Amino acid sequence: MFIERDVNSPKKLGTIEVVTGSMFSGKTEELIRRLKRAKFARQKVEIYKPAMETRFSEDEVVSHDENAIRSSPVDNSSNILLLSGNVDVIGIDEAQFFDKGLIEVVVKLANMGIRVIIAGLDMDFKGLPFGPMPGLMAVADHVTKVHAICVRCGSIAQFSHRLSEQEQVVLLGEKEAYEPLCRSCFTKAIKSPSKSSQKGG
Ligand SMILES: Nc1ncnc2c1ncn2[C@@H]1O[C@H](COP(=O)(O)OP(=O)(O)O)[C@@H](O)[C@H]1O
Ligand SMILES: Cc1cn([C@H]2C[C@H](O)[C@@H](COP(=O)(O)O)O2)c(=O)[nH]c1=O
Ligand SMILES: [Zn+2]
Repeated sequence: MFIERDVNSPKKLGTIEVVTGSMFSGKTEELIRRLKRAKFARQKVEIYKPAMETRFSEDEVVSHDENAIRSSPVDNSSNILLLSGNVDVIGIDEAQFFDKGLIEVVVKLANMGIRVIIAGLDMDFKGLPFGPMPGLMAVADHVTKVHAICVRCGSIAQFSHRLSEQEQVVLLGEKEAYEPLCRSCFTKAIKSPSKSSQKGG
């Protein structure tokens, strides 16, 4: 579990924290947990998510277990910099959907003394690095990789397997569209001609 530094320390040090992993791995829950603790510490917290991510709510970050926290939708990474005056902590969810400018933005924010906590998918449905996530992990002070449970064999899952034949990288969806799989089940699934879920395989 991630433990914060002393928030009452006289030095206001900015940091970059990345929480990453597959779908259903608990990224959003961990982001919400850290942000709620910062609020308990009476810190000024702002949360952003990409405007195109409206699966559950337009103005909230919501986990698969319906844990929620208020957030502002933004169109691109430079808006985060413009909107973030006088805050202690910034949370960013679904960071994989932002432009690569997000890397420079979070470095600037951390250098201004802000704690930046980012959650996002490390890999797309093909198992390839997703958007700005590799760069964000490179500049981060702390990276936490969380795992789901493979729905086919019960092992630790790090892949988000797409259940349809659609090839575009960005395709919003939930359990009807993706399943978390371990390496062994993911490798079998992408080789198999049928893309539908084959439990126990
Ligand atoms: N196969 C699975 N493995 C782990 N958690 C799952 C799975 N399917 C559903 N969940 C639920 O998803 C929750 C995590 O949701 P969330 O934090 O929104 O994940 P993420 O943001 O990584 O997609 C878990 O606490 C659990 O209740
Ligand atoms: C793998 C993958 C996922 N997506 C979409 C599907 C969901 O809408 C989000 C991920 O949400 P979560 O909070 O991590 O569960 O991303 C996508 O567009 N493309 C992909 O390759
Ligand atoms: Zn498996």
